[in-house]
Amino acid sequence: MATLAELWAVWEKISRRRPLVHCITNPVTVNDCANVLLAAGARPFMAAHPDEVEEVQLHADALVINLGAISQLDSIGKAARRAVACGHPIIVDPVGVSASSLRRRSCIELLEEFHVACVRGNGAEIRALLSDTGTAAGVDADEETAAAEVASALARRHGCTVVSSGAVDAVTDGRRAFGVSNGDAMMTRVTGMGCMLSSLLGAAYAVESSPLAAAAVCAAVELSGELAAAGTRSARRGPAHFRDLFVDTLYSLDEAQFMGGAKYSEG
Ligand SMILES: Nc1ncnc2c1ncn2[C@@H]1O[C@H](COP(=O)(O)OP(=O)(O)OP(=O)(O)O)[C@@H](O)[C@H]1O
Ligand SMILES: Cc1ncsc1CCO
Ligand SMILES: [Mg+2]
Repeated sequence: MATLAELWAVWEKISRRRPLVHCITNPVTVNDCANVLLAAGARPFMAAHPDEVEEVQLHADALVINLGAISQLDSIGKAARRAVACGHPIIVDPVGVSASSLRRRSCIELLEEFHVACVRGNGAEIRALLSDTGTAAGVDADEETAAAEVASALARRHGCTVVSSGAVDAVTDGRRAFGVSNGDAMMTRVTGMGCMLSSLLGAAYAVESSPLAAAAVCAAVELSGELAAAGTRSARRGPAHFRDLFVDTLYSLDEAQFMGGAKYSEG
C-alpha cells in the first residue's frame, strides 16, 4: 500500500516543479481551474483556438481536456495528437456525458483514439462511458462499491486510470484501487469542483504519471474542501465564501494537515 507520505510527496512536487498545464475547458469554470492550478504552484494555460493548441501543447507538460469544451472538438483532437507525440499525459473530464450523446460519443472516440492517462468524472458520468446506451449500467444497492466496480471496468477497457468522484473518490487503474473519503457536501454547492479536480490531476500527472498521483490530488482537494467547509460554517457563511476559502486552504495546505487529515485507503 502506498503511504500517505508518498502521496504528500507527489502533491509537494507540483509546487517544486511548477508544470505548465494546458487546459481546454468550459467557459463556466475556466477561471476557477486556472486559479486552483496557480494555488497549487502549477502554471495554467487555457488555450483552445484550433490554430494555436499544437504550439501551446509543445511547451506544456500535460493536457487536460474537459468535454464542456464540446464546441472545440477540432482543437481537442489536435491537442491530443500533439500531447501523445510529445509523451505528455492526457486527463479527460467527461462533464455532461450522462446527459448529452454528442459528448458521450465524442468522449468514447477520444478514449479509443488516444492513450489517456486518467479519466475523472462523477459517478453518473463514469457509468455513462461504460454503458452502450448512455444510461446507468446496473445500479448496485451499495453505491460506493458499484462506483468502484464501474470505474475499474472502464479503466481496464481503456488502459487508463479512472477517478469516480463523489462522497468517496474511487481511484483505480483496473488492478489497484484507492479510496479517498474526505470532502464535504458543501463541495456540491459550487460549480466546478470536479473541473478543478481534473485540472489539478493534469499538474500531478505532469510530475508523476501514476494512479498514486490521482490519489494524492483527491486527498489534497477533498481535505481542503473539508477544512474550508468547516471554516465556512463557523463563519456562518455560504458557497461563495467557501469557494474562496477552498482556494486559500489548498494554497496553504501543509504536510502536518495532510498527514493528520487525509482519509485514504487501498484495496
Ligand atoms: N457528498 C459529498 N461529500 C463529500 N465530498 C464530495 C461530495 N460530493 C462531491 N464531493 C467532492 O467534490 C469534488 C467534485 O466531485 P463531483 O463528483 O461533485 O464532481 P462534478 O460532478 O464533476 O463537479 P462539476 O461538474 O461541478 O465540476 C470531489 O473532490 C468529490 O470528492
Ligand atoms: C454547469 C456546467 N455546465 C456545463 S460545464 C459546467 C461546469 C460544471 O462541470
Ligand atoms: Mg464535472
